[in-house]
This record gives sequence, C-alpha cells and structure tokens, in this order.
Amino acid sequence: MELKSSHSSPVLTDPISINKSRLGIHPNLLSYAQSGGSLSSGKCMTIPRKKPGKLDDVRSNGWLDAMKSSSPPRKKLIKDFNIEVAADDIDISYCSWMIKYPSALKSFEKISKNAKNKKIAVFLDYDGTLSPIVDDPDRAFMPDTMRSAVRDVAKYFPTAIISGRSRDKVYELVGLTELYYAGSHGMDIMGPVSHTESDDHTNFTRSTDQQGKEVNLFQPAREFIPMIDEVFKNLVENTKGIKGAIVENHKFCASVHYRNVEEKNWPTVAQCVHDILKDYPRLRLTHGRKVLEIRPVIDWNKGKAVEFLLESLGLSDRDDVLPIYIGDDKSDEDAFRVLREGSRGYGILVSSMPKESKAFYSLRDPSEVKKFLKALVRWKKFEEA
Ligand SMILES: O=P(O)(O)OC[C@H]1O[C@H](O[C@H]2O[C@H](CO)[C@@H](O)[C@H](O)[C@H]2O)[C@H](O)[C@@H](O)[C@@H]1O
Repeated sequence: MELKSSHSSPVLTDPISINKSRLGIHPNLLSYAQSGGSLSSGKCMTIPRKKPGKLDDVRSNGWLDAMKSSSPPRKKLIKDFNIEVAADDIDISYCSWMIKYPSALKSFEKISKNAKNKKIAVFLDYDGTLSPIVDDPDRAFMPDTMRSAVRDVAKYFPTAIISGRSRDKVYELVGLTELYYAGSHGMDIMGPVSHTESDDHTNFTRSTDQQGKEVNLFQPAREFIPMIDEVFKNLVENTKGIKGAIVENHKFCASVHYRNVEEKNWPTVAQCVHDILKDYPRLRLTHGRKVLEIRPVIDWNKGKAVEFLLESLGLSDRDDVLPIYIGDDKSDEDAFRVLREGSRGYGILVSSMPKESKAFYSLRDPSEVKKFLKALVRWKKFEEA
C-alpha cells in the first residue's frame, strides 16, 4: 500500500505547539472529548494560574467528571426498589434514544439491502463488544459461542479486531488466526501484505504471523516504546498504595484502571497519573470505561486504523465496499467518525445506556452483537445460494 502523507507521518513533531495553537492549553490537560477533535461543543479549559494544591489539578481539568461518567452503572447495583424505579426511567430514555440510533438487528433488512452486491468488511472492538465488561481485565474472556460467530463472519468477510489492548493480548483472548489484529488503539497493526507497497521503512516491518504467513506490521508509535515502558513502571510504583488500581502496559500505550478502586480514592488515582504525565508532554490522556489511557500524541487512532486496513486490503476508494464497525467505547468514536464523514458503511454503537455517538445504529450488549454477526452470515449464505 502506498502510504500517503496522512499515513506516513503520524507523529506530531511539536505536539505542544500544535495543541496550544488549537486550544491554548497543554495537551496533557485534555480530556478525551476535548482532545479527540470534537471541539464543536465549545468546551474549553483554562490552565490554573495558581500553583495547584493536591488534587486541584484533576478537579479543575475535568478528569474527575469524565471518570465518573465513563461507564454505565453496573447491573448488580440495581437492587433496591428506588433504583429499580430509576432503571425504568433509563428504559424510557433508552427507547427514545433508539429513535436516533436504531437497533442494527431491527434495521437488518435495511442494512442488508444496502449491502447487496457490495463487499462487506467487518471491524470489531474487543472489550464490551465481543466480551462483557468484567471487574478483572485479565478475565475478560470471550464466550465460545461468540468466538464461533466471529469465525463464521471471517469466512465470508475480511474481519479485523481493533482494540485498546496490546495486539498480543487481544490475539490471546480471541484466538482466531483468520482475522487481522490491531492493538494499542490501532497503533500496532498486523495486516496483509498483498496491496501494501510503501517506502515508510520506519513504521513498517515485514513479519510472519502465528502460522508463518507473511504479514505487514505497521507501528506508527514505535519510537514511544521506551517512554511508555518508563511511564508504566512509574505508574505501577506510584499507584501501588491505591487498593484496586490496576496498570497495564500495552506497548504503545498504557492503562490505569479504577473500576475496583473506591470512588472516594478516584481523585488520588487521577492526581497520580496527572503528576506523572506532566513530565511527558508527548503523551496524552484519554478516558475509557473506568480506565485512564495514556497514549502518544500522534495523529493516529482507531479511525486511521480502519482506513489503513481498508487500503491494505485494496478496499478503499471503492463504491462497492461497505465497512461495518462495531464498538462500545469512546475510542471507537474515531472509527465511527471516519465512516460517517466518508459516507461509507455503518458504525454500530454497543450500549445499554443512551449516549451521543457518531455511530448510525446501536446494539444493546455483546449478546446482540453475536446475533447481528450471525444474521450477517445467514444473509450472506442465502445470497450465495
Ligand atoms: O478497545 P477495547 O478492546 O474495548 O479495549 C479498551 C480497554 O478494554 C479493557 O478495559 C475494559 O474492559 C475491562 C474488562 O471487561 C474492564 O475491567 C475495564 O473497566 C474496561 O475499561 C482493557 O483492560 C483496557 O486496557 C483497554 O484499553
């Protein structure tokens, strides 16, 4: 694949000045919504002028608010009568939300009509999409029934997993050789070689996959590996006194989980990450589901990974291609945006709660994702019969 200028230099050489000129603030202080290019809300932050006292940074820069709203309440909390009433309210607002984001299952006929005579490419997020959200990130296993649904999908359509986890970890969890994998929010892509011709020798490596098949590795944040490693070690050290905090090293990014930390200690987690990040202006913070994610400031994300894979597969700039991206998280919005803005294919948001999205359709949870994948396969078989 020819790497055009947008692909060949994802590293922003002067991230601070770029972000300063865009927003007038330091990139480390950007919450996801503010750093992800979605500035239309008019949100703006100011750098505190006085020397901040302990925990002041994370209160004033919006991290805490973002942490609180980062994931829907767990079902197990909805026990007593009062909260059940609240759950009813949620159902009503979910139904009205679905007018804007219709169920991809209920809209299947419309989707399949549009897919007729087109080549579908399927992109899947992992956590919260193929596996349910659980407390321990190491135990986010994918049910076998989901695995076989994904395997079947890959028999009929080019299929890729695009995850925030490291590529090795997500491959270990999914365990299917017939897919393409992009880890670290798309910063580590193992893709096909066939259509890829590039002179970008810095980011590309020819490699072999688990079966010994020749593949291309595209790693636009390779120079950040030592930095992420150093930050990971600092994070582990500085959070070790916070009960429930978990730190993961994804090679090109790192995660600090606070799902199992008592809420009163969330400001401490945030301040700890903030204190480390302020020494790394080339790293930024984004918010996932009860997780703080530390990433290089480069112009690369899941949306770029989708474009990259489509191009590698020889499927970009074609009217007869219909990409479908299914994901549940804020980082998946970059992919939804790419599909929406390019007027190609469908983003499908997995959510049991109403939330604003660039997706076209919705599915409530991973079990509905499985039904949708099975429906795709059934439809394709019928088409081919
Ligand atoms: O892009 P994804 O594949 O969705 O990965 C995003 C993050 O997923 C994992 O964390 C999330 O799932 C965990 C297991 O269910 C849950 O405990 C956690 O609260 C969620 O944030 C993963 O551990 C992160 O590193 C990924 O960035």
